[in-house]
Amino acid sequence: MTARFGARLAGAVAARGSLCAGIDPHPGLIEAWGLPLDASGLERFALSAAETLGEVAAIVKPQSAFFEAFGSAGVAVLERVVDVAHDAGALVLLDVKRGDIGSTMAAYTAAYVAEKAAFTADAATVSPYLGFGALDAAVAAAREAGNGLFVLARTSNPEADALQRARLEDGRTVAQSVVDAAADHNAGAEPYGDVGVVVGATVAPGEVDLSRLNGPVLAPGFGAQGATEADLRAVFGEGLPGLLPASSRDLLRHGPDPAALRRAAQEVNGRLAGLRGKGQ
Ligand SMILES: O=C(O)c1cc(=O)[nH]c(=O)n1[C@@H]1O[C@H](COP(=O)(O)O)[C@@H](O)[C@H]1O
Repeated sequence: MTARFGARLAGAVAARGSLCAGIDPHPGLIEAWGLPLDASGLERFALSAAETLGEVAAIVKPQSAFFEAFGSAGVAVLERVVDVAHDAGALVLLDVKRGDIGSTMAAYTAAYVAEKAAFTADAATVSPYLGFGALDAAVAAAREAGNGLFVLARTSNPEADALQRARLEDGRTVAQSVVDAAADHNAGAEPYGDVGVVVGATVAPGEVDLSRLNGPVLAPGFGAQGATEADLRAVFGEGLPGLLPASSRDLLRHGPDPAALRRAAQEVNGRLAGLRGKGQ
């Protein structure tokens, strides 16, 4: 039987490092790689990035929007990206940020993370802002299939501050309540559970308490959005189990030469090694 997501991720990070390599085929990047801005250019860009980054990163994160922008041909490319990254040895986190009422979430789950899902991803990003409880069935279905979810808690964009830092009646921030709900799903799992959270590397230190999470933490905002290793250290401390700093544009700008792209990812992973705890 295949190990569940949290265990697979811990093994992959121990072997390859903690970088989550984003595959975001921005139109400007496709053109900068000398490719046509159509489905064929998308395909060459994304499959090449998936092959190269999939060989060196523990986990890759294709961002669905950039594929959907090319219609059904783009979605077909996204399906292949998942397979190519898997073949190269990486786990795949599909960045789709879905969030809806429970009955509709069931269909998103069937698309991305349930048993025999249409996409063979290992995990997907989801939004809890229709209420965390609306995700409970998705969490259960993902787990049943040995997969995971990453729940947006405290996102990297400045527009999120007012909503996610707002206080609930019990005094916790909205973001903290999301982290706590994820923690409840992860209780007792070793080395950690299957329900991750997203906390931007750009947020102020001390805003969220991750000590009880016992799950992976996706930290975007590292690289192109301005956060550095020093920010990661300030926000998350050293040795936080399951910390996955995520970078997309700042890596992909090193292409199209696969050797240069590979070197860039390896170099970032090397710099991140100091943030990892023992045995990770
Ligand atoms: O869930 C995400 O991945 C995500 C959450 C968040 O809070 N901020 C954030 O930037 N992201 C995604 O992370 C990636 C960041 O890309 P770069 O800024 O190019 O590294 C994009 O795919 C975003 O959609």
